[in-house]
Parts: sequence; C-alpha cells; structure tokens
Amino acid sequence: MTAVLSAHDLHYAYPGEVSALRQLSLDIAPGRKMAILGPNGAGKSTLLLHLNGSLRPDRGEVRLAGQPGVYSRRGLVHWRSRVALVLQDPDDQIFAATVAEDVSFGPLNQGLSEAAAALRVQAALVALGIEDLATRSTHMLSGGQKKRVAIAGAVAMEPEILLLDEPTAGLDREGADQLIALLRRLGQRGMTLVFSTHDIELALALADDVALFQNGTVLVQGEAGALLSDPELLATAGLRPPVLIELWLGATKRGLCPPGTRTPQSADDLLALLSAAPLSVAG
Ligand SMILES: Nc1ncnc2c1ncn2[C@@H]1O[C@H](COP(=O)(O)OP(=O)(O)OP(=O)(O)O)[C@@H](O)[C@H]1O
Repeated sequence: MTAVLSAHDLHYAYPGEVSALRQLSLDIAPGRKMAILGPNGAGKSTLLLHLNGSLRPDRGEVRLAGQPGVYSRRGLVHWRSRVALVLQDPDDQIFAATVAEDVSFGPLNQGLSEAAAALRVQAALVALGIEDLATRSTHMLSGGQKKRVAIAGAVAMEPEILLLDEPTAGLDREGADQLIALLRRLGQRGMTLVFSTHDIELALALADDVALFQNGTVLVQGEAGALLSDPELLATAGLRPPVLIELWLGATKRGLCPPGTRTPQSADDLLALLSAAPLSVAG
C-alpha cells in the first residue's frame, strides 16, 4: 500500500527556537481516519502545517502519493487542493465578510466558476448544519459557529485529505458529536482524515489509526484499537487508556467479556460484548 501522504525523517525548528519536530516519520493510509495524539506543545500543529506545505522542513521530506511535495506557487496550489487544513483557531482562517463568501474562497481559488463554487458552498454549509448562517457577517459568529465555518471552507474544496487541528476544541458536547458524525460520513465517502488531539477519548471514538506523538516525534503509529488498549505503550507517552477501554480490559480480565474480541469504540459496543458473555460467568 502506498501512503497517500507521508513524512520522512522531518526536522524543523521555528526561528530562534529549539526544534519542534525531530526525526519524524509517518505514513497516512488512504481512506483512513488518523489521530495525531499527544500532549500540548508536542508538535502536532507544526506537523499538520508541514503536511499541507505551509511549513517546509529543515531536513526530511513530505510526500504526496509517494511524490515529494513541490513548494513552488503552482505546486502549493495543487498540494492544497488535495490536502486541506483546518487550523485550530478559526480566527486565523476566516477573513471574508460573510460566511458564504468565506466558504467560497477555496473553491474559487481552485478555479471553479461562480456557479460551481456556489453549489460547493451550499453542500458544505448543509453538511455542517449551518446553511442558515450563509449571509451572516463572519464577525457576528460564536466561537463554535466560526469553527464550523472554517471546516465548511475546507470541506467545500472536496479535498482527498482533510487535516484538522484539534477539531472539537471550543465546541460544546452537541457540536462535538455533530462534528464527529460529519467526519465519519466524510470518511465513509472515502476522504482521508488526519486530526490532532490531546483527547484520547476522541481518538478512540473517531480514529482508525493513531500516531502517538511526543517531543516533536512519533513514538509509534498503529491501528487505533490495538494501540489504545495497550496501557504500557500509552504510559510511555504519559497517557492512560480511554475510560471505556479500562472498563473493557477489566471486564475481560474478570471473564465478563469474551476474550479476543474487537476493541469497543463506544459504550454500545461494550454493552454488546457484555451481553454476549456466557451467563454462568457473568453471573
Ligand atoms: N510560531 C511559532 N514560533 C515559535 N515557536 C513555536 C511556534 N509555534 C509553535 N512553536 C513551538 O513549537 C513547539 C510545538 O508546538 P505545536 O503548536 O506544534 O504543538 P502542539 O502539539 O500542536 O500543541 P497544542 O496541543 O498546545 O496545540 C512548542 O514548543 C511551541 O512552543
């Protein structure tokens, strides 16, 4: 399998700073949802900025479908039409006067006609559940609304790969749940998703794959179910398994869950496993 996007031995230091990325290698498989999981300051945002060519590594290489990234103006337009990035702070991303204008920026920049861009805008606003905000001034939005507008702007570009920096930060529970559902739908349509988070529960709920990040490098990457249910491995990154996994591991140890089953990703998954256990053991 060729990675759709990959990083090879990246090194990067901000001007005057100690290094933010070191010896970082990562493979992103097509059509998968990957969590970049790590604590504050680990370098997650810096990595995402490299993955769409916004930052250029001091050493190493980012490859798009196996080809080295091209940093010329034309190369970057092509790169960013395939790999869209949603920044952590929507105020860094939104600059047009109205929501519809802002969301149309990407498609128009891709060379679409006004009419084709308008269709993309409408579809993205519907997908994010914010079609009623189309004509609103971007200055008059709440933080959560701005976040959705920023995501709509990226979705409207119909990228192959969508990078999201802390996508649920600043959203309330309902907003976060809606966003997770949307990202799952985009994943089902074949879009590759890469999101950074320090929230291990979000990684479990959404990711197929996880890259454990610490001090500017990837400690390990692997399938989410296996990685998030390995307490020793997680401890090396200063993390504990998600609560659901701790319950599942404890229940399996006590014979309340059949061994060797798939890692549960939700409370419903765990309840199904518990109800499948033989009554004589469970009782
Ligand atoms: N613009 C910048 N100039 C200088 N140093 C920076 C800049 N942005 C980030 N850094 C430094 O680079 C390192 C990695 O930061 P980065 O924002 O990539 O981490 P992160 O894992 O995304 O953190 P968080 O979860 O807090 O967003 C940190 O030490 C940070 O202080």
